[in-house]
Amino acid sequence: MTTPTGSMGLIVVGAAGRMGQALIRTIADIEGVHLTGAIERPGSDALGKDAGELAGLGSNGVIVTDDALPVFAQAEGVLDFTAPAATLGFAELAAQARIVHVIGTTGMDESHEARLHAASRHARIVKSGNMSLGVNLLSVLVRQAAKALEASDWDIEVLEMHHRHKVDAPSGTALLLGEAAAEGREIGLGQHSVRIRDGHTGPREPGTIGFATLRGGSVIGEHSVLLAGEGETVELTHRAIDRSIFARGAVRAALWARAQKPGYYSMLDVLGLADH
Ligand SMILES: NC(=O)C1=CN([C@@H]2O[C@H](COP(=O)(O)OP(=O)(O)OC[C@H]3O[C@@H](n4cnc5c(N)ncnc54)[C@H](OP(=O)(O)O)[C@@H]3O)[C@@H](O)[C@H]2O)C=CC1
Ligand SMILES: O=C(O)C1=N[C@H](C(=O)O)C[C@H](O)C1
Repeated sequence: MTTPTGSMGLIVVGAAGRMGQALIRTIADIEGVHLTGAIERPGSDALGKDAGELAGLGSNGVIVTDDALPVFAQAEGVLDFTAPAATLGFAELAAQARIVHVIGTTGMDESHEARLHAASRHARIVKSGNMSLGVNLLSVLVRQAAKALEASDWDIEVLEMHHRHKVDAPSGTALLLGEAAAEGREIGLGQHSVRIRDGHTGPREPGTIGFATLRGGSVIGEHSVLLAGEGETVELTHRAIDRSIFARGAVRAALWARAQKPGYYSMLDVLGLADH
């Protein structure tokens, strides 16, 4: 198969995962990008298989490998929805290769973030807890609502539900929405969040942002931000119905980042929503 001139060559890491397969299908659907590599961890059953067949597309000639270095050297971008330790390794490789690194992996802590910022001196990193247009627009609305509704009268709670396989909580999206609410209130989320309630908790502390987590079945991702006042409640909700919304966002981020300088960007930058 010939590659159209100017098309961006992309690697999918975690190619056998739920998001890895959605990314391989989405890349095949979008003009201006093509798959140059598919990576899985050493020992994975997917090694040696055809990435297109793995994703249900039929053969595309890209064989899944655990040998990342030569694959990174031949690509312009990497789409990464894996796990925190894996993402740190891929960030170093993306920095060495001076390519775009789109990161959807969640569950990363402050020490991980520091290492990603170091890698972004050479790589163009776009990272978001949610790559969908809808959630990023929702975060702008949450920031506005939190700003408009007085903290003394309106309590904020973030509720999320995901499938039974999810390993981190609260979800990256719940934290992103909590950050948006905290920005609207001009407070730090770290000092004002309540992540667990159990037993005799006492009354709710004013000005805090609460999180509640549900897990079960095959739910792709549902998030609500509730603003609860005296006698009324406002609910802002997003429901993911198909993983392709995240994959399309990731490809859009890669194409956008291709034209940027090395640095650390968010999906709000990609979508032009950063200062709204
Ligand atoms: N930001 C966003 O918009 C979204 C983010 N996510 C996040 O993406 C991540 C992945 O989610 P999901 O696809 O459901 O998870 P999966 O477990 O289905 O996929 C992760 C894949 O990464 C592989 N992997 C792990 N370590 C390595 C490694 N060192 N090298 C190569 N591959 C590796 C896993 O292999 P193995 O199973 O063999 O360990 C697995 O195939 C999660 O953090 C999730 O929260 C998900 C959806 C949207
Ligand atoms: O693990 C998932 O599946 C998802 N993870 C992301 C998160 O942690 O918010 C995004 C999406 O909700 C699906």
